[in-house]
Amino acid sequence: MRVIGTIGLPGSGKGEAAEVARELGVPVVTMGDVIRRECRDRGLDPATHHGEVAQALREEKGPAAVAERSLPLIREELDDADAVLVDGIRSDVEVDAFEDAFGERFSLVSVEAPFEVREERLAERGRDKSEDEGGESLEERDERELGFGMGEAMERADVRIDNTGSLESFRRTVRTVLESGPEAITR
Ligand SMILES: Nc1ncnc2c1ncn2[C@@H]1O[C@H](COP(=O)(O)OP(=O)(O)OP(=O)(O)O)[C@@H](O)[C@H]1O
Repeated sequence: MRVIGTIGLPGSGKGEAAEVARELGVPVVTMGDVIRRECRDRGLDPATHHGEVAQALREEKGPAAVAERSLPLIREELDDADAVLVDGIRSDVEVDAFEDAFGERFSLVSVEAPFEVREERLAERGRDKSEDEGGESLEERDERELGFGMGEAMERADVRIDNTGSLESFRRTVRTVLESGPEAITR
């Protein structure tokens, strides 16, 4: 049994990694699912209250609140699956929560690509899906994420995947990590 967490700045490729997991039948638990569940528990619509509830949760229950609430969802998946991918880790406090819960069975994979590459891919994704990035620039998003402690968390990764090459080679590397464990690729 293993729990693989992904971490990375916006546009680095976490969504693609989650997609590869789903294709392999590896369940994906996203921090977004936790927040959506919390919105419903509070009788609020996730579509309009997502950001506010995420912030309220952290303020009320501490910085690891979202990670802690994802634990039962992960354990539920582990009843039927050998591996689970956790998408959306944001801080070193959250990494602590997963390490406390799963010990050696948890590993952290950092997905990395330079700013310009991420900027170009996000612009492309926006065009494809007519998606609005909320009016926030990539610099601002990076700063916000790093403000949560993402830089410190990324430094603790067991493995780094450099996503500057082709999408196919990135997907291949992710498949290897999911099928054989992060130790299967060199650091
Ligand atoms: N190696 C690659 N080559 C080309 N396109 C890529 C590559 N990796 C990812 N992409 C594309 O770049 C865009 C951003 O990737 P993705 O959505 O996986 O990032 P993310 O880390 O989930 O970002 P966010 O945190 O903003 O959701 C997507 O459209 C994805 O298909």
